[in-house]
Amino acid sequence: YAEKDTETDECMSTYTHIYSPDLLIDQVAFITGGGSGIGFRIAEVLMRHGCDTVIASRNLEKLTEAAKKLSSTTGRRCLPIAVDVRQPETISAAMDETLKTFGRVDILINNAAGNFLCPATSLSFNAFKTVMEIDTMGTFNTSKVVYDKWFKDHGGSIVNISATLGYRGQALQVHAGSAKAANDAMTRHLAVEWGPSGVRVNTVAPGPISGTEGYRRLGGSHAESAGVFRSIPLQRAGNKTEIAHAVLFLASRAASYVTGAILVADGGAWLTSANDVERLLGIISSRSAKL
Ligand SMILES: CC/C=C\C/C=C\C/C=C\C/C=C\C/C=C\C/C=C\C=C\C(=O)SCCNC(=O)CCNC(=O)[C@H](O)C(C)(C)COP(=O)(O)OP(=O)(O)OC[C@H]1O[C@@H](n2cnc3c(N)ncnc32)[C@H](O)[C@@H]1OP(=O)(O)O
Ligand SMILES: NC(=O)C1=CN([C@@H]2O[C@H](COP(=O)(O)OP(=O)(O)OC[C@H]3O[C@@H](n4cnc5c(N)ncnc54)[C@H](OP(=O)(O)O)[C@@H]3O)[C@@H](O)[C@H]2O)C=CC1
Repeated sequence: YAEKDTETDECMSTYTHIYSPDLLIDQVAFITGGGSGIGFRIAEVLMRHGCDTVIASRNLEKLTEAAKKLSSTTGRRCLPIAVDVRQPETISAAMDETLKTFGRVDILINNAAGNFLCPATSLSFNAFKTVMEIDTMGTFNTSKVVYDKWFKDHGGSIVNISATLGYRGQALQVHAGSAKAANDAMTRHLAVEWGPSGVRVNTVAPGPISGTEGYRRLGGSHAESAGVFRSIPLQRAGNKTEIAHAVLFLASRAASYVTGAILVADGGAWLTSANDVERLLGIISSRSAKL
């Protein structure tokens, strides 16, 4: 799949199905941050397997453009809705609109996040709080609204998007690493608490994934040209489709007995690459005193 992906928010020109094209037929997925990057590709892959989607984030113009591309390529419905995951009332309104339009929701993908490189000493209290609010509170807010309004009585599948970048600890990433670690814990807690309602809660933890704003912000292309990714066992960054396929597995009935799991999809990166990350961060720091 590496060669078929795109570096921008476009659908793939050709696609070979991983599972039966009707794996998710007539199901509905609510995807936060679904208008760009990994979230866009998750929406595309779920739709190519028969699902209708809601893509939800702050920028309605971007979402509307993305929804048009997704629908025209896949032939499934895609509803763009403006939400800020930090504001539960916007999620609540979006869920009401989802249920009014589609009459159900089966899958929730908590993909929205915010990140940047910043040393802890320069990080303001508000900057740390902002990332915690988007990544961790945003994941809890959305999960709780979707559970209360639908999953509690009908069951469902939640997939959170984490990151293995923080699993060994990294400089310049205390805010995002802390937020994602809390989300990994949230996955296990909610899997236990909501399992009896027929709700599965799992996580996909990507390594560096090219072709996204997150990758650009964290110096992905500098890392590539500096050869940093050669220390990853699979010796490259991943692509968006590879993450979308891990999400598809966990979201679907293919994973019907899987809950509370964290599926690492990082080419083995976190097992081996700590020294090279330090080298990369040195490269980035020397390029700019202000990160
Ligand atoms: C597993 C891999 C292991 C090894 C691999 C080997 C090598 C890896 C090497 C390199 C990495 C390469 C690739 C990446 C790999 C992994 C990535 C891991 C995680 C990725 C996560 C993401 O990508 S998240 C998605 C990224 N996209 C976005 O962030 C878009 C959304 N972002 C935003 O909206 C903003 O940026 C925001 C998060 C700041 C929120 O905006 P807003 O609500 O408007 O907030 P503001 O008012 O603007 O700011 C709030 C406070 O934050 C301060 N701030 C803002 N920006 C910065 C900054 N750049 N630096 C420091 N501080 C900042 C701001 O000043 C405000 O604070 P005040 O105190 O001033 O009020
Ligand atoms: N790319 C990578 O290398 C890696 C990415 N990840 C994770 O993958 C996920 C997607 O990141 P990626 O595709 O790279 O980056 P993007 O910047 O493309 O995706 C982030 C999305 O989150 C949305 N978003 C941000 N803040 C909010 C908010 N307050 N409310 C609602 N939506 C919001 C943005 O849309 P809008 O601006 O319209 O609100 C955007 O669509 C994130 O969880 C990230 O942490 C993990 C590891 C590696």
